[in-house]
Amino acid sequence: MAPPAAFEAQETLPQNNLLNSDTASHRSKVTVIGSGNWGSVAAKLIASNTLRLSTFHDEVRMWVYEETLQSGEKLTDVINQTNENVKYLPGIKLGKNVVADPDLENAVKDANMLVFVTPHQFMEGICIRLLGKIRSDAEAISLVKGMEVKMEGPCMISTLISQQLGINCSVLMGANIANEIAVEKFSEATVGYRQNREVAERWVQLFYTPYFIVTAVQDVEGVELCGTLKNVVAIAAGFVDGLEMGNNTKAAIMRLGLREMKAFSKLLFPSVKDSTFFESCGVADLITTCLGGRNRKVAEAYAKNGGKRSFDELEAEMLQGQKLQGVSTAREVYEVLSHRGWLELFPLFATVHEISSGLLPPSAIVEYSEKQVRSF
Ligand SMILES: NC(=O)c1ccc[n+]([C@@H]2O[C@H](COP(=O)([O-])OP(=O)(O)OC[C@H]3O[C@@H](n4cnc5c(N)ncnc54)[C@H](O)[C@@H]3O)[C@@H](O)[C@H]2O)c1
Ligand SMILES: O=P(O)(O)OC[C@H](O)CO
Repeated sequence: MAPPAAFEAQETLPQNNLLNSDTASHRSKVTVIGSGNWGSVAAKLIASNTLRLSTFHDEVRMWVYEETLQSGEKLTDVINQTNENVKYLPGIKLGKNVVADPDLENAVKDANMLVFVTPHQFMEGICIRLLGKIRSDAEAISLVKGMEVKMEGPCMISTLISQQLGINCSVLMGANIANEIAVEKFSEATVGYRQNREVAERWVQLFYTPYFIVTAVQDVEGVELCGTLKNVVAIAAGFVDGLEMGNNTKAAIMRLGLREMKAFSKLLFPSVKDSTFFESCGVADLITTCLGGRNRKVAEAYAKNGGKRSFDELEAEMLQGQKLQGVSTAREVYEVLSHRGWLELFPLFATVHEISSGLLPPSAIVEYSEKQVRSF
């Protein structure tokens, strides 16, 4: 199916072979580091392209954080036998050229294109394990929505990867609920790249399919902060749903959230472009997450329970091993706000953390929304 013309973004890139190499030894080798819900869908997208394009090796390695299933079998073995990630993406064939590998070092050793896609809280440990184990000519891309907060201040995951591993790292974010892309429903995504347009083109080529349209913008921090911060707004949207406050209130929360996302991003990185917020990674991801994401869903349950059941408990019960990013991101953002004296500038972000950590009841989102909407 050809992409609908109306959806073709200005910067959409062609799908011709850009690597100018037809020898097997020069073909790019791809490893996906992570195999959760989105990690598995990313592997499926990539595997369809590595089979089709001669610039890539057919095989896609997928590092699996090994676990034993209720049946007693290892997840990796089951993925390799059935070609399905039965725990995180049941019912979807990944492509026969996806090889699950529980050995991180072995999974990355030959790859020159590394796709990072794990929950953000595991990334620092993974980078430490990868030190000295990857190819020196490797390029990375992060699909991870989140950040770390260090003594020196906030550190985006792409920066963590670049600094710890000494490699360039682009990002890919967007309105991308994995289960919808898994069944090939149309969606868009944004690659954020630093300097080298050719590198961005190579990533676009790797991910682009007729149902997954990828656009590249030169704004790594802007793209990554959009993907990271929208998860905090999604928690607020879930509270609004749990309290049955209605669609208008939720829309108001999304508008105020977008404004805080933009202000926070620009305070941290003045180079962030306004236009990035209008790409798939910006307003579109905010909308889809606040309507249909896991952060929204679990936050709704938290508010319905009056904050009496913890996020950890609800996450374990409702997501069966999948991980929320919004609650820990709200905490990380709060640390930055407190440290820099910015709490009053970002009342939505601050309120989300105060509710999700139990300092305030979920109903505090009502007071917050009314006060904010009236003050503008
Ligand atoms: N699922 C989506 O719809 C979606 C879409 C876009 C972006 N993302 C982002 O992609 C990233 C990865 O999310 P996901 O949906 O693929 O994962 P997930 O939440 O579905 O699964 C959790 C993953 O973490 C792994 N894990 C558990 N403990 C671990 C440990 N100690 N070390 C390393 N890994 C461990 C599990 O094996 C599993 O693969 C997140 O930042 C998320 O925000 C997700
Ligand atoms: O399900 P969520 O809330 O983790 O959101 C998934 C994606 O980030 C949506 O683009």
